[in-house]
Amino acid sequence: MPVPAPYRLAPVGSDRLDDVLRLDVWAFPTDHSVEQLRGVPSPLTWSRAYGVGRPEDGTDLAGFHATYPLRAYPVPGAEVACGWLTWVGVHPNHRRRGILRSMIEFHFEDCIANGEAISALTASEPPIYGRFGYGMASTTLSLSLARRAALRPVAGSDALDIDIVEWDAGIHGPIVAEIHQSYARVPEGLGRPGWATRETPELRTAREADPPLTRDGRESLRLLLVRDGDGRPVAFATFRRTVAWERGGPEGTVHVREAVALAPAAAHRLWSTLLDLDLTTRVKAGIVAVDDPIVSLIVDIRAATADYQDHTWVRILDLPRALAERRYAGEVDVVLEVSDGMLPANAGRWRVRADAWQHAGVTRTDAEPDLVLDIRELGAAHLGSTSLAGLALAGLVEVRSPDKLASAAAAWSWPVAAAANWIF
Ligand SMILES: CC(=O)SCCNC(=O)CCNC(=O)[C@H](O)C(C)(C)COP(=O)(O)OP(=O)(O)OC[C@H]1O[C@@H](n2cnc3c(N)ncnc32)[C@H](O)[C@@H]1OP(=O)(O)O
Repeated sequence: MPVPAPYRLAPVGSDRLDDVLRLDVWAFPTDHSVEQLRGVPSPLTWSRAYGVGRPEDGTDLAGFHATYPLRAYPVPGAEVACGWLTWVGVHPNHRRRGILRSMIEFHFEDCIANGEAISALTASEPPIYGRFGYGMASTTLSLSLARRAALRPVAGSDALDIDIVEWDAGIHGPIVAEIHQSYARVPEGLGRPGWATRETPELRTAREADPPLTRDGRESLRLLLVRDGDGRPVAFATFRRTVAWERGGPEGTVHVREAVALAPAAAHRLWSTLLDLDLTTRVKAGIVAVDDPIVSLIVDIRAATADYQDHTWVRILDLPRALAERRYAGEVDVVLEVSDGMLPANAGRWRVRADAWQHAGVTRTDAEPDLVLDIRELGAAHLGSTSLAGLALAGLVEVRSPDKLASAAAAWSWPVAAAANWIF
């Protein structure tokens, strides 16, 4: 669908930041003014930012979206180019006229032109993106733990040094960026699919800033660093504390923004420190991988409150390339029949053949299909955490050759759960 008349889609440069922010405060309600928001570093890559307007009647921006051009996005066994869709907004005066649909169609073309075989995003509302072929590819936990919750012991934890300081982007930014990036390849090089890092300079500057505006009344950002015997940083957590002085005593909460450890002892040291900060009664961590070490280290998992949510949605844009770019956790030889209502080049029958832990050969075929599914389900399975067998149980994958389901589901899976630990 082209952009509905009389609207037009055009690139938006950084000189139009105010227009973008004016639209933004309508699309995402906030009590911050455009003047205040102007002072917050923008994470956008402006060369991939686009607006929809009606130039002839002076409408500023009716719609906006941008793409982060990720070039090392982790998928099972590989790092690939991914066009990360972001900052999607349509002004309430212009909603439900097809502006989002036309922006998505443009985004797909733009990604393909930029060599990105997949697009991904985090959704403000989960029901929005499935219709465009995005599948829910990772879920993450939100954890609430009582102070001093017991952890199973890990050898070497006590020997590690800790340092708790106020966050200083100039000093700590590079240290944290290195740990965060290295974590995409643990454990033992297997890698965590979906672990998006702050690849662009704008994303990194925006992530490392701590403007008072974004603190929600909490203290400025704090950093906990764990160092090994040689002084090398091996884990970090960023957090903010709050405390309420109740009749029964102080009731404080540690709001963990990120907690990332490169080794088991470092994870133990990190979490046991967070779990015993003075004047606090609770530790809350909003985005944690479902197989994060903390989940296995807690002695009494029922004493923790765990809630899970969708995180990353993946859209396969160039099927043969996307399926060839990742690796497979088992030998597979399967014919898929794929439907794709928006990108017809993906539709039809594809033979996918791979040896265990290798890339796949992906070719068109006339052979009878073993599995029949929509591109949305293939996107959901792409990071290895949404099982093709689970989707078949839900009736979302039609199984024509029952003997092929097990090998396909095993091959598409990955030993480490897909996750990212931030929203961007
Ligand atoms: C990746 C990100 O940036 S997530 C952020 C998304 N942005 C927001 O949530 C901000 C607030 N919301 C908005 O700005 C707008 O309502 C948008 C962007 C969600 C939708 O924009 P619109 O231009 O109104 O959408 P458009 O008219 O193209 O609708 C396309 C389809 O999506 C559906 N749709 C749109 N918004 C929603 C929603 N919030 N929930 C469910 N369905 C929706 C429409 O009903 C339509 O369905 P159809 O194809 O079956 O007819």
